[in-house]
Amino acid sequence: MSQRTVIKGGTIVAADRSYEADVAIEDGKIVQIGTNLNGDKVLDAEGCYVMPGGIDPHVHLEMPFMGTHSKDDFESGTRAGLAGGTTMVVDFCLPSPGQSMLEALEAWHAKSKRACADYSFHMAVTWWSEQVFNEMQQVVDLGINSFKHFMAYKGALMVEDDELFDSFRRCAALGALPMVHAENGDVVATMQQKLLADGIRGPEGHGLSRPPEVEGEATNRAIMIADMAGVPLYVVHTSCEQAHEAIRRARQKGMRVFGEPLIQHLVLDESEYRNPSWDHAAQRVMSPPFRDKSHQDSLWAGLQAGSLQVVATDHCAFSIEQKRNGIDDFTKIPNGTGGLEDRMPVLWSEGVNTGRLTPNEFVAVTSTNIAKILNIYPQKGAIVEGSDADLVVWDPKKSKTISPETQQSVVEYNVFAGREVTGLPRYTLSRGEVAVDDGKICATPGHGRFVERAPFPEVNKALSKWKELTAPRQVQRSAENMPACV
Ligand SMILES: NC(=O)NCCC(=O)O
Ligand SMILES: [Zn+2]
Repeated sequence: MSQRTVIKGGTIVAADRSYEADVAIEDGKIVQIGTNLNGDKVLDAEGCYVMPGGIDPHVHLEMPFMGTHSKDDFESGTRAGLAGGTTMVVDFCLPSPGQSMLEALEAWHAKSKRACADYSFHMAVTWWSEQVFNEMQQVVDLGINSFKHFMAYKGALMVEDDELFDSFRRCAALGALPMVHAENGDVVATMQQKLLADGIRGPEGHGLSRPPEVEGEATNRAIMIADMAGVPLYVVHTSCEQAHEAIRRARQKGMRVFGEPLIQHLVLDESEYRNPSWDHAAQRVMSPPFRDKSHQDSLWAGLQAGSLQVVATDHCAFSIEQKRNGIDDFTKIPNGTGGLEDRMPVLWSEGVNTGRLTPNEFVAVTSTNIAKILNIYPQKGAIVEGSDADLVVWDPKKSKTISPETQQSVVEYNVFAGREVTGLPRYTLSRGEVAVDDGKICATPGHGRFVERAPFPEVNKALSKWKELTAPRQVQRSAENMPACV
């Protein structure tokens, strides 16, 4: 007989509404929602919100990058996520240029075996050939329906425009979603060299080499290329008004474009790079860099208006020692920051507690929207009978001060350190298993499972239909409307 767990006395907060009900769970699934439910095990949700667990669609765990590997692996990364109410992560499988996607996928499956929470992968297109074209079909058959393209990191992961167009058209045919890291890598590379030649070698050079225009241009370009390819587009880590404006305009014209701000860009700004401590500034080096406050206002407005749909972290944590690889040259500081444990509490504190977001909008941007975009709704991102019991019992009164001393990430610092947050998990459940119990982490390494994602979500189907209907056609002319042969 399977055990029945009941979450009792809470208010269910979904993306569309809030209501009081208990939730019963058996075999990792939600089996009943109602009042006065009973079970073998009762979790008290009095005074709490019961929400779909967070989904972070942008993490880099144990990522090979800039001559090293990011420090958090699938075990510590997913544990950090659970501690903050995130019950699923999506990592990026990165074939090195020239490498088979299938070989890279095997390596990613091998390193995710000790994940404490469910996970999935996006596949990166880091080079282009007939082999890549063919393997994309196999990757889709293996449960991956999204392909990431780096328009930055020249000489490493960056792909050219013709490769983007070919890959986007392939995504259209396969019913997959192309994603872009939108920064103009050529301009960044030139600006980096100029700054170094001018004697700017510290972390402040990082922000200066990647101004918002670099991101706005690449975002516009990717949107136009996706439109010509007839495919939706997902823009990762949208950090500035220029990129947001491009997404907003495209959506207003009916294009299927999604934008993903990071929690870091919503609350941290570029003054961090002018901190007198080299370590402090270097620990905040990530791409795109933190922006000035006017960009933060734009991103918050985008979440409120619906022109931006998802809040992620791009969790890619490097140790102090790794960051010091760039001690005399900012271009060698490994790009990336952590955030998995902090995304939900910081967004709740700065979003819901300030009145910028409703609790339902919070659920939409941390879980439900991305579940729909990635075609795993309502298995994930929903509280309905039959959904996976990936849930967070959220105590809106629980507070803490963020500190690297108490975090799950293995790095020694935290870009949000010292920030007071109010709104934290009382319980986090991963497919019914209690992984966080009032601050105590009891997650099980290896409990996490790979989540397969089918191709052709509705938005791809609709767009293909529209493109087919409006495709250029040859004009049929009768003989009398043709010129006589000469
Ligand atoms: N964002 C970042 O700085 N590091 C991770 C790799 C990427 O997503 O660009
Ligand atoms: Zn990126």
